[in-house]
Amino acid sequence: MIVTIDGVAASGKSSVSSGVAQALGVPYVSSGLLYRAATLLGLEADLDLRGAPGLLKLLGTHPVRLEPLAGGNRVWQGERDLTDDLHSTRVDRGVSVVAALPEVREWVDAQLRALPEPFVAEGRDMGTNVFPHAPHKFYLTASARIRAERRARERPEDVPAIEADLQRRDELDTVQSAPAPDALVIDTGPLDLQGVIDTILTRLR
Ligand SMILES: Nc1ncnc2c1ncn2[C@@H]1O[C@H](COP(=O)(O)OP(=O)(O)O)[C@@H](O)[C@H]1O
Ligand SMILES: Nc1ccn([C@@H]2O[C@H](COP(=O)(O)OP(=O)(O)O)[C@@H](O)[C@H]2O)c(=O)n1
Repeated sequence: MIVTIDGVAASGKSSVSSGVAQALGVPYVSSGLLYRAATLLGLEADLDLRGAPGLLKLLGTHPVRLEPLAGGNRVWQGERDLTDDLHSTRVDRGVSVVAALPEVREWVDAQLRALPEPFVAEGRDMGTNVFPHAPHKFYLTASARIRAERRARERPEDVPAIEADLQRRDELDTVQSAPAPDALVIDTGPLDLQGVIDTILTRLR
């Protein structure tokens, strides 16, 4: 059984997915971390992030592995744990360019589809493209200001700068971010984290 939780940047996908997954006793899968890992490695290798061949060669010679756990996902490249380096402002700013490359999307999708069920999968296109047959789909939204205020607790920049970056990323991610027609859309603005998790669990039960 697969539950998909998609949504715009900083709408609560990973926190909510983690809470839902823990309540269900299954792992959750954060697809965005794979896009972030490809971006980080491209930046570190000084590659042009718009160039798929260079990135794919790098990912082929230095394979990246997602470790899905209920409490939090980790991403490995060999023995190196990349996880703590994936949420920098530098990666935030480059990731949508990398995620627009069809070859990189195929690389991510193949890894996700190889994972053993059951799990909760979160990202942008889990319910539309990657797992269209999932029986339970959710889509999280909130205003850019609310999302920026939440993310400001995790980043050094101020709220207006974060809000501008989120809006820019929303725009670049538009193509892959449409909600599945059969997803329940949840405006998380008026809800706290537990409120969103409970809304989803109620629907699942
Ligand atoms: N409903 C909510 N109310 C308050 N804070 C929230 C809510 N959902 C998420 N958050 C907080 O917002 C931040 C971004 O959430 P996160 O799960 O990282 O979002 P995403 O995975 O969509 O980027 C985190 O600090 C998280 O704790
Ligand atoms: N399924 C997905 C997941 C992420 N992404 C891309 O990866 C980026 C980072 O995703 P994320 O979920 O880690 O980002 P946040 O929403 O947590 O800020 C997004 O801005 C998209 O460009 C995507 O295209 N498709």
